[in-house]
Amino acid sequence: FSNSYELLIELRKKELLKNKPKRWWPNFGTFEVVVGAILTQNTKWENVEKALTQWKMQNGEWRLEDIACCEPSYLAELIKPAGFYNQKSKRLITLSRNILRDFGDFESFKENVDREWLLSQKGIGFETADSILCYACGRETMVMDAYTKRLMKKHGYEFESYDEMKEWFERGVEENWDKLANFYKNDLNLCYSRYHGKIVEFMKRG
Ligand SMILES: Cn1cnc2c(N)nc[n+](C)c21
Repeated sequence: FSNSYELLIELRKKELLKNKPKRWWPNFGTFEVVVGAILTQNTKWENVEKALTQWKMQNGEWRLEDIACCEPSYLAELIKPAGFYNQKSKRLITLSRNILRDFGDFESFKENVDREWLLSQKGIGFETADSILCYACGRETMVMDAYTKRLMKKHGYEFESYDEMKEWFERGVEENWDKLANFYKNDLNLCYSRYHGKIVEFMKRG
């Protein structure tokens, strides 16, 4: 493939997202995605699901206001399966308090947060920031990760940086959007949400 449009066309033939949510990330558009994006750092997604479920069994849903005033050791205990649980507990509580301080509530955060604000939060790098922007906030931005890098390396592509690889993916889609728009109902977030999901599911197949 010579651009990311051609790579997407090849991945689409493999039915990688059969039985998956439409935008791939479970509970897309909710605060749970923000939590999952932090918890998935340095662990397998299967462990994240266990941690997310343990909180929900005790507390119903993941709510911003609950985490903002949560006892760190209580949260740490519930998210243990995700690993680095004391660090992740502290960071989730601090992040939640900063969201309330700077945006007032989760809906306003979804509308108004930007990548710069996210990157200024302790424990949030490019991949976590873009995961939150794409899958919690529904923005037209694509997530890059180790799976993406490995797939590209396998096909002879090496990039200087996270953002350079991101630009390659987004440019190929946008330059060919006329051929993709109908399929993705003119919804560029839907395209990017599914495209990243396909890459992860493809690389997990091995
Ligand atoms: C939502 N999500 C984030 N990272 C994931 C992964 N590695 N594997 C599967 N899923 C569904 C994931």
